[in-house]
Amino acid sequence: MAPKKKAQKSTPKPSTPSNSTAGRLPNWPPFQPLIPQSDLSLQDVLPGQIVTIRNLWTATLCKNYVSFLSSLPLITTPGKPKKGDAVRVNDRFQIDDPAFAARLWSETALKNLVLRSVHDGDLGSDAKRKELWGGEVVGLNPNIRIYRYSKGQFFDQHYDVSNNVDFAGSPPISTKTTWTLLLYLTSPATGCIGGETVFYPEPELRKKKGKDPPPEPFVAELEVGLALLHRHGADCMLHEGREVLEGEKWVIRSDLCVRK
Ligand SMILES: O=C(O)CCC(=O)C(=O)O
Ligand SMILES: [Fe+2]
Repeated sequence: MAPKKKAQKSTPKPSTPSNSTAGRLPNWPPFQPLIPQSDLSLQDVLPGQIVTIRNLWTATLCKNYVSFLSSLPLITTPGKPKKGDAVRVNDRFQIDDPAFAARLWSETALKNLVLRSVHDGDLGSDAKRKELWGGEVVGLNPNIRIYRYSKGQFFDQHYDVSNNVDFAGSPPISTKTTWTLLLYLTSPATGCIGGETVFYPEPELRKKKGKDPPPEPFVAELEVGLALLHRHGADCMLHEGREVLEGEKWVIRSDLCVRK
């Protein structure tokens, strides 16, 4: 029998460090199939607050991921939230996986769409882009959260806070999160009823004693493969994940990180 050493020597190095901690990190399936980036675009659905990308992931990829994610050790929320935390009733898997975050950023259309979000060629587009994203976007938060909501589960109204995140490397980069990323893997098309993410825009400052009715809530309907980004931190809108009425809602959550 050939010594093991020899076989290993000829094995090409993986292009990402994800194998270095094999066994601990999930063996995430490849992002296939995907729609060509040129067919995707970023929609400004609530300017400055919410943008979406439809079909960032295909229905097939979402379906495959739901079966893969079902094999992970999801943990049901402990009944009582910590003081100041929102009531979240769902099953969650959370992991720090810089390689997966980097793949989700670069191997999908996300990076290109976010970095080109303000048309190149526009005067001052760099500054506009920085204004929109809250700085120079470096990538996605390696802290990846997977949510599964079954019938009766929900995420009560809350604000998402900004966190400091260090990107390893030489030199390392200090960043902070500015926008939440939610990637929906299920929808009514897969039997998930309810579970919409609902945002409550703040009423305008009523300097002129306005009697306008409060702004309508913005309801983000679940859509398979849709990526939703919303501003968080100081300018976060109050929002919630409505109760799931039928089926299962699956979401992958991360955040945009900008250089500090
Ligand atoms: O699951 C949702 O629709 C919302 C999730 C959310 O608000 C969060 O992760 O902070
Ligand atoms: Fe949230």
